Amino acid sequence: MSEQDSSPVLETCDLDFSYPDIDGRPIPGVPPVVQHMSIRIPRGARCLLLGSNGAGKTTLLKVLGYSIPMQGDISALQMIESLPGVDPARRSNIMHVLDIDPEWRMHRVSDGQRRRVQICLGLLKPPEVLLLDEITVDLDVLARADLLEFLKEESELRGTGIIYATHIFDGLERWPTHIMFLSGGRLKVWSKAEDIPELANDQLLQLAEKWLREEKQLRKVAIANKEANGQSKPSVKMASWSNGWAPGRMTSTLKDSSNAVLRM
Ligand SMILES: Nc1ncnc2c1ncn2[C@@H]1O[C@H](COP(=O)(O)OP(=O)(O)OP(=O)(O)O)[C@@H](O)[C@H]1O
Repeated sequence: MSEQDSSPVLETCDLDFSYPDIDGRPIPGVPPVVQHMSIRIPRGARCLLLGSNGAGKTTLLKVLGYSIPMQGDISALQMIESLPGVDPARRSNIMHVLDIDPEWRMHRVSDGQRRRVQICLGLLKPPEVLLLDEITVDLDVLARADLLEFLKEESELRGTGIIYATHIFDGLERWPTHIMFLSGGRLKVWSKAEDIPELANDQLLQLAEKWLREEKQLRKVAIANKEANGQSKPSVKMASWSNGWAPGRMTSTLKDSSNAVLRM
């Protein structure tokens, strides 16, 4: 099936997003964090989402939508079984892939163990689209390799569309079908993996580094031009994290006072 024939599993058209200030409105003078985002994720696509710190990857994935808060003194198994309508064979396969101990107490697990249970919950019902934000960051190499293989099978067998944002490129060259590069909240590159020669040459890391250096250079030039034109930086003083979400986290930080206010 060609990309044109297949209906997308996810599509946005000229999407903008700004974080709200304490009054619930976008902060005046601050451009949207996600800008003019038009994407079309085909069935079965595995899209690697690249971009510098602050480029907007987490925000984009949040806007496209997912979160799995979890807390309290319950076991991994209770947590996992609390999701109704799951095929038991699939559940035990995913628990096996992620090597989850059913007895883990969720308030006493390590970051990596918590991450495994979170990933498991997200995969229990075969999703049409998976939005994954640095999910392998706490995983050991074996868990990461097994998970990436499982995700590949999901996309190939079930047509699940995947967007995966990461800064960890080890062994990822042959994994994606598409590459997305985000810069300043905008999509700068959207390409099939087969059209990117660096992937065939195992040079994903070098490619990402090149794009990031070019972006940094452009940013420097833009700032220099602004200063030369006598334009000062927008003065943003205190901005409240009114929605309680921190980048890279899957749970709200609202109760965490150290994250409640961000000084910019
Ligand atoms: N809850 C929030 N409220 C206000 N601004 C936010 C919030 N979360 C992120 N931002 C801002 O949005 C921009 C994009 O952040 P985002 O976390 O989406 O980037 P990212 O590409 O995921 O970065 P990283 O690679 O560091 O995880 C940054 O300028 C950041 O300061």
